[in-house]
Amino acid sequence: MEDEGDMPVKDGAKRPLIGVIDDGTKTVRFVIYEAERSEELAAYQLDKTEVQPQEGWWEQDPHEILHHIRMCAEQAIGQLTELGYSKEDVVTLGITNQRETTIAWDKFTGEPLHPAIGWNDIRTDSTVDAILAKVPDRNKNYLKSICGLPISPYFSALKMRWLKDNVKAVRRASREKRLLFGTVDSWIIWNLTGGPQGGLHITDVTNASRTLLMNLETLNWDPMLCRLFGIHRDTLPQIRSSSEVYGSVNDGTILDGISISGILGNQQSALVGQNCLLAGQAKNTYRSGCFLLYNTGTRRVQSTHGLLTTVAYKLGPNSPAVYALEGSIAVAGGAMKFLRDNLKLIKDIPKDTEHIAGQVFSTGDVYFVPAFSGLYAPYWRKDARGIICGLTSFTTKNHIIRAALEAVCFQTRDILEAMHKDCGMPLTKLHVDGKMTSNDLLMQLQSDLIGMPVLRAHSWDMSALGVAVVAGAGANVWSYERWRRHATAADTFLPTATDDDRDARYTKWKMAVQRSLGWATTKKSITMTASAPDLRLRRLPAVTEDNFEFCSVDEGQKKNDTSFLLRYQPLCT
Ligand SMILES: Nc1ncnc2c1ncn2[C@@H]1O[C@H](COP(=O)(O)OP(=O)(O)O)[C@@H](O)[C@H]1O
Ligand SMILES: O=P(O)(O)OC[C@H](O)CO
Repeated sequence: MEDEGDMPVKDGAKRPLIGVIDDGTKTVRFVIYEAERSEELAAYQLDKTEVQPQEGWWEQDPHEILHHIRMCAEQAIGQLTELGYSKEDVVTLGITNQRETTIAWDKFTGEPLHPAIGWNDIRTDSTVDAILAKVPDRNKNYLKSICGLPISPYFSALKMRWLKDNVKAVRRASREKRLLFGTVDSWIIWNLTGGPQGGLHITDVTNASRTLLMNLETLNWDPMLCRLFGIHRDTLPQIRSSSEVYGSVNDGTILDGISISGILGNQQSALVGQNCLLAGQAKNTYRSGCFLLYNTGTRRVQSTHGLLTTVAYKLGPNSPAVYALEGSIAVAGGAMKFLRDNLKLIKDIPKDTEHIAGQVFSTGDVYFVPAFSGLYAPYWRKDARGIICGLTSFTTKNHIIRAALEAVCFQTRDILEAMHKDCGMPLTKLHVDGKMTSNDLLMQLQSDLIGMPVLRAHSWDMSALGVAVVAGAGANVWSYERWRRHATAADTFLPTATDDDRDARYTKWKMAVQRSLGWATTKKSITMTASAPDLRLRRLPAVTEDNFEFCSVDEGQKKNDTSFLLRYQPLCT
């Protein structure tokens, strides 16, 4: 199909370029595409500093995000000159970002009032409990019919509520009407378009649909939800479509003057980049987490099996919203980092995970449930914690590494099973992307464990490509039809396991998941909070439940509370 206004470009003439800001959990990238040929011309990326001030807390520096964007843009644009292009050839920008991560800032000074609270941060556990206490039967799915999401620490409204409850500067800014909230796209755009000097406080429907505050039908902030979470409408950004010219960069840096015409949450962006624009198409992106999105067209499918209903995209102010069912997995690539950084089992993630895990033919019946901060879809259990089970004297690190790879595949199967139940129609193939997909062993295991072909994209970064297309269309320099001619999978992995084998292993995985549930109680671990001098214990020969005694305990702690007692090492001085 030939699209209207599809201007042929004469040979030798320069073609318009599209810049993409891709802010991920771990990295910031700037990518430049040549629209006509869907070609990635230049790219640069920088790692972010991860800050974990307490167990389960994940923070990012909002200033670092802006700094990295500008540095990456300079480097990528620098590469253009070697290719005979210049900055002026970059005609528009798209922004794709980690979703849910939340920032509060001062609209007059532009200063963040707290570090960004990451999507995977679970500090809001007790905030969740306080909100659940306000809804009938403490039902975590009570709001799903309005916003498509369960009440979980994952989503932005809980992080906003926590900031208001716990950070004085946020409360003061709120009282003095200086407070602005936003997901990372809002923070970036506000700063790029002028900050305190007239910066645009906007977001798109896909990011807004991850806050717990947007009504999926009206595509606007829902008054009842804002009231429930105590978030004032004036502190929230205006919700726009994913593809339109919002404004231009006005920050005196390298990107100055370029228009911004596309915004998509990074998982929705990968759905577009994978050309899953028809109802019934799905993709899975393997990054720090793993996110499977199933396009349901203009229908909002209500999941009864633990999936989210989310906005997939809205390709212009007058286009209808397209929705998706999403299965979100909190830890995928993150488990590989855990093996490298915490357990020191590997050094080089891509090389070692494939090579070392490939030295054994199976996990030796070892199962690894990486529920480091609870389990997301389809379980939504914040009380789950990671386990490695089935260890024997035969187990080696090879089995554990392989079990970590298989965990990604089993979690994907959990999502596919739920999608099948919700939609009635099983998927027959799975499009995949994300850095982890360069791992051939992982791809083969994935195909074996779900029993369907796995189609790997020609480039791992479909998130950047997706928003490039959307921004190009928004600025009228690219069209979906033209781009589709280039959208093909690079290779396909076919299942080699039998149905019996696949199902037996999946049954065992479900047993492992059961064992991970309920591990974290809501009770605070005082090993984390009490300081040592508060606890003077009598010298004892050995600690048992029978002979352990406190000399001094915090008020409210019962002497016979053995769960408390057993967390302590006695001070045998
Ligand atoms: N070839 C590979 N095999 C296994 N894991 C990988 C491979 N390449 C990257 N990973 C893991 O995938 C994740 C990649 O995430 P990345 O896309 O860089 O980050 P982000 O989550 O910020 O988007 C990292 O956590 C890394 O551990
Ligand atoms: O940056 P990623 O790839 O870890 O993506 C994070 C997701 O958007 C969280 O919902």
